[in-house]
Amino acid sequence: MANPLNVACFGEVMIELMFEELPGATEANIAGDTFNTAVYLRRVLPGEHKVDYVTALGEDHLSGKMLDAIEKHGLGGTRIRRVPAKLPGVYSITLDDQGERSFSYWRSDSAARQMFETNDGPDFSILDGYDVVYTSGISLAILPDATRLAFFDWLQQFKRRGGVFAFDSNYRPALWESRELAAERTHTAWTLCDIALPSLDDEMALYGETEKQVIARFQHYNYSSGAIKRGARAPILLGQFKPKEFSFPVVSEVADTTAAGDSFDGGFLGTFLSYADTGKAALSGHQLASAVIQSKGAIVPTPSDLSVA
Ligand SMILES: Nc1ncnc2c1ncn2[C@@H]1O[C@H](COP(=O)(O)OP(=O)(O)O)[C@@H](O)[C@H]1O
Ligand SMILES: O=C(O)C(=O)C[C@H](O)[C@H](O)COP(=O)(O)O
Repeated sequence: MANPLNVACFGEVMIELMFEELPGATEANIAGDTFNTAVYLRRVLPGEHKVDYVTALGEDHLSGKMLDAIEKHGLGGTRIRRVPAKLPGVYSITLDDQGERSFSYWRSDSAARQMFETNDGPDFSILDGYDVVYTSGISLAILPDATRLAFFDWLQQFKRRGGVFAFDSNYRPALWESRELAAERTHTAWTLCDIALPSLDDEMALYGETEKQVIARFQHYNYSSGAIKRGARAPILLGQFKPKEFSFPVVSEVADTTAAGDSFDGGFLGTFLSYADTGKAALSGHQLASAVIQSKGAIVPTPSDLSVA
């Protein structure tokens, strides 16, 4: 692989709302699955490597705040398209008694949906020149279906040129036309993927499979690395790795599981791209996710953010 690396994470960054009381105190943040992963990847990957966030934003005040956040987190934002007259999407988090999250969305006409659209059809040139491209099933879900298919064609050329594709299925039923189509498109992404970062729950829901069936299916794909995330239980390692005992401690006081999977992906990728060691990468992902679920919201502050505040 090239050194230093040029990594792109693409998808949708949104306004994240947490209602403590309604009416009453509301907290607004900037988050979104691939953005969260990019932020955590940036924290783990050594500084000589470049991490860009690729999306489309509007030209409004909130889009400007998002660009500021991208820069503040040390991410490159030069490939971000601006789409006049479109706005960023919004989602709210609802937590149950165990800290398990669910989402409501206002994003069906967001700027990010236009990320690759031109008058001449889908154009992926904003992804040219990267060594690693990371995205998710959420990012696929928000694209027109013709663009998803064109992306898979582009991906084959990218891989022929030596590009590495990392993927998390992050299944959100509300964003897809149907479960069948989500399953078909996600399957294509899994067959093109080099570093696979699925969550067990999402894969079970998407394919109607048991845990055993999901694990068996993932043994058939030909990954260089990856891990199946299983919440508090140890992840299942994928690809080639040295069999070694790792311990994955359980967090019992969970405040909010939002971005557990996203932060795991960021830690995993940052460590795997540095050391090419799947076990070490999974441990790094787990340590990061364990810290993230002990705070509310997707992006937890760094120790230096806390000292500034
Ligand atoms: N209670 C917990 N204790 C320790 N780690 C956890 C716990 N819940 C989640 N994690 C970590 O977060 C990762 C992602 O969680 P998971 O729920 O599987 O993903 P997702 O949020 O994508 O559904 C897990 O692989 C694990 O590393
Ligand atoms: O649904 C979306 O589009 C979002 O981006 C919302 C969340 O920030 C992430 O999806 C959290 O993902 P988990 O790591 O699975 O908790």
